[in-house]
Amino acid sequence: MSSNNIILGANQYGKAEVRLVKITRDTDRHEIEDLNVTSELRGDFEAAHLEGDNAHVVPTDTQKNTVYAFAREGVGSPEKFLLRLAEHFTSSFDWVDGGRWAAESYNWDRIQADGSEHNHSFVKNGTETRTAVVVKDGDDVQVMGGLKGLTVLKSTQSGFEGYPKDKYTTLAETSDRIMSTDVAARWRYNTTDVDFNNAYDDVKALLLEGFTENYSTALQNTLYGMGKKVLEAHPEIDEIKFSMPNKHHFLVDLAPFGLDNPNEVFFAADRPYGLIEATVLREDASDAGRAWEGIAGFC
Ligand SMILES: O=c1[nH]c(=O)c2[nH]c(=O)[nH]c2[nH]1
Repeated sequence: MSSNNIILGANQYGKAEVRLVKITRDTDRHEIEDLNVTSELRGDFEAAHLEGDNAHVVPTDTQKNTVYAFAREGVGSPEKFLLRLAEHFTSSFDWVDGGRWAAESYNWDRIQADGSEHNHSFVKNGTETRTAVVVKDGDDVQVMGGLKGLTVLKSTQSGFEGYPKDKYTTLAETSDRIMSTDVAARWRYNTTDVDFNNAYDDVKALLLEGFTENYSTALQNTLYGMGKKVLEAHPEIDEIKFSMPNKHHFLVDLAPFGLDNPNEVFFAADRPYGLIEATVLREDASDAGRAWEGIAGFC
């Protein structure tokens, strides 16, 4: 017999996608920080759901305002900004014992004008979006850095051979192909005592270097090499998750036109694409708790 005693399960709520642009204009050379912030609170919100009593419901509108108010003092790094929000909400309201705070941040480059970098005109940088998540559960705080949309391509030093063949296999083995992907990665810090902006820049550089290094036997092999490189250089990171499409480039048959094609002309297919996903971690990684809950698109 199933019970008709109905109870409230896990819940969280807040304001999603608070778009925030912070200009620091202490001097004529302005700085821009551009983020999309989500704040969600966890704690004792049973009365609101069961009884219609909003006494504990810190409005989502207030959460939004807090994001803007905190930005007045600067953002610094998305991770530190989210940690400030987490600390604020859990220390200001007794019944808020945790939550989840997430951000995307977008890069702007200074426009080059008259041979120098402009003071207050920027062009949106077309490369990756930085991501950050903070999850606080009582005293346990988890910080995840990350990026998505880091599009890379190597035009040689990649192949795919030695795979099993059955009656449905048509793919030809190759030792020279294009490899291209949009890197999405999230990494979990084992401490909050980090210069997150420096760490981000270095992890991104290591991911790019890792992509270039070695002959790639498969995107799987390249992914693992990229993750290993990050973990070996960053003791403050315990694990890194990847989701990477294998953006296929098919050699076009130019024979009908009387032309050869020595790996020069490709059809860049947009779909379907291979999808290669994995986590690379320390054998003795710290407990992730609820860190990865709500982070979609990784395994
Ligand atoms: O790097 C690759 N990994 C695969 O798993 C795979 N499968 C496939 O058809 N091509 C490739 N390439």
